[in-house]
Amino acid sequence: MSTQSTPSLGIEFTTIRSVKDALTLASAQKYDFLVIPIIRKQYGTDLLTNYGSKQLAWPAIASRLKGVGESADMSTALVALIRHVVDVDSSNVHIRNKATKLLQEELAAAQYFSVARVIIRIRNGNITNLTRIAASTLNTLYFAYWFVFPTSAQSNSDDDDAELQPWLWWNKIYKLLDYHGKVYPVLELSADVPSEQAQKRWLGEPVRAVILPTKIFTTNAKGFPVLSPAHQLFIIKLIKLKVQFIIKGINPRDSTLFEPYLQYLKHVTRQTEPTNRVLESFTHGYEDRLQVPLQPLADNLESRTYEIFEKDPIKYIQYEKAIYQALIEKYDQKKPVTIMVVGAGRGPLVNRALEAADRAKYNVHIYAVEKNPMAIISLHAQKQEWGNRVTIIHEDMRSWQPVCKADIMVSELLGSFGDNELSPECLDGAQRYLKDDGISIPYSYTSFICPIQSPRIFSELVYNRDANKPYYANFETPFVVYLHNCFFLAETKPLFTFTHPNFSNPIDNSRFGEVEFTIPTTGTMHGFAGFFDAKLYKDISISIEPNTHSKNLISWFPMFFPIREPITLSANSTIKVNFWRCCSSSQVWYEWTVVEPTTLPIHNPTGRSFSIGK
Ligand SMILES: C[S@@+](CC[C@H](N)C(=O)[O-])C[C@H]1O[C@@H](n2cnc3c(N)ncnc32)[C@H](O)[C@@H]1O
Repeated sequence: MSTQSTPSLGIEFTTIRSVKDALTLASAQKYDFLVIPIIRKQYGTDLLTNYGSKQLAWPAIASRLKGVGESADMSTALVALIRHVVDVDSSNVHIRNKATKLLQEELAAAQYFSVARVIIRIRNGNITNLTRIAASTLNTLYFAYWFVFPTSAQSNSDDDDAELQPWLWWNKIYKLLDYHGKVYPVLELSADVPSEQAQKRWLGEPVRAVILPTKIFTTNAKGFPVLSPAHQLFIIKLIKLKVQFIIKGINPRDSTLFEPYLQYLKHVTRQTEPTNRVLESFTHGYEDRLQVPLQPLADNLESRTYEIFEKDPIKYIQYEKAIYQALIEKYDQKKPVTIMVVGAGRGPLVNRALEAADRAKYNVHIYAVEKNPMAIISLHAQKQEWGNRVTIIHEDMRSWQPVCKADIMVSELLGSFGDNELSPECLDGAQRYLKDDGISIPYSYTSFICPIQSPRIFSELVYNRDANKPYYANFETPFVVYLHNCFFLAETKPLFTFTHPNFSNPIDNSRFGEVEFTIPTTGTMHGFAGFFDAKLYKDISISIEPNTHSKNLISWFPMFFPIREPITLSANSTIKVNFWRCCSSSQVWYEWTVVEPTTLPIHNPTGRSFSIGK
């Protein structure tokens, strides 16, 4: 069982002579890394005169950093605070050019001393030159960029705007750097805790570290530094994103000051221990990891995949409840009832149907229909236990010709988006042998969508491309993903519903839906989260839709439908989305696009990047 380990902790010093001594001090005090400027002073404020033809004072830098590049440990323990930042975006061409040269030298010095990370403080949105310089180094210099933002800009505007501004600066930098994987935001907290919305927006970003100035701590009754309860709650959420912490403002000459902050963060980390261990054991390590959806119809599942399904603590309970309730409400206890479990896998639903029948004291005969030849072996292994009450059928449910009809047809052919594992197509093919008054469990399922901000996933899509596929392929593929580092931009809305049995003639499983969302607060959309809610019998259901999520249902992670271009949406704007479910004789696929507030290309036309085989 995983537990949250204490976050990596750093310390920021601006006035220290020997970096090596400071590193030794930080490490002796059990701090993992040190944030320190490579150069001691920035060139003066009277820039034109002071910059002159100056270069960095290399001999001074070399003596200050003496011994620093010696070991790999030392480089990872050092974060270089970059000084020459503001003037690279000056409107004065001379200042801009000189500042650019100094910044480039400072970055070169960081590279020379093999630091793994550089920190750049951002104080306004005038940052395109700065970002261009960073862009030009991303593929040649090794270090990662940590851009530091205040949680509230110093401005005369209203609070909402002051909180939004720093995020807008970050949003601009990240877009300009094309969501590069070596670029992260770092938050510097102040005495004011960000509003709920601002916190959520930042929690949707790949925040790497949080700077805690000592001045925002208060002292508790025992004399130790603590943060306000509101700060603490925000920090607990950030720890779940695995951020690192940096304490800023400790006097390096007083070694008694170091330990209390470390103890405080350990204490807060203990409060982030997962409360739901079941959920944690299924999700740990899957956070924001993209998985290609299963296609159990076209491919045969492996035994260990069934094994994972079968560990679900709630799914089978709900099915058993539904079968039990259907038996006692609809059928005569004196007459035998025929139940067909179509897509039986290794047999867990067969077992649940038997248990429901035993509890209700009904005489049932069960047909276990499965097309996967290996799962059939597992079914036969249980035959002795089941006896004559179960008949095993190795057939595709769509083409099987049974000798009798079913009273109850039980199936679980659902994907994260409900219909995406082709439950509609399979059940339409099987309903021939459902009695006219027979029932299907489930009898209905609906997919849901929600626009989300998920830059970390977007970055994965940009940089983890299959070189043999066209550039757009990743952005036209729905993925299964345990969403973690993301921000839901609106309420989820229903999209497509399927009901069974389906007596329409002809049956048409293609669908079109236009859905409109109002975005309460500014954010950038990178795609849609997808969910399902399935009704098994009457109001007995299984759902992964956030508003109705069945507690501890862990078999399905959400779906993610990317978009090709991120769209920054301002508060109260409207977004209009079109989604299609398309069907041919051999495939089913989704197409989607955004039509408001901007128009995107139709994603995945003709299923060119992703389709599901029938
Ligand atoms: C998601 S698994 C569920 C297995 C099992 N019922 C459970 O709940 O653990 C779906 C099963 O349906 C089977 N299946 C899918 N389409 C089928 C078809 N057309 N005919 C027969 N079996 C099918 C798959 O091989 C797989 O074993």
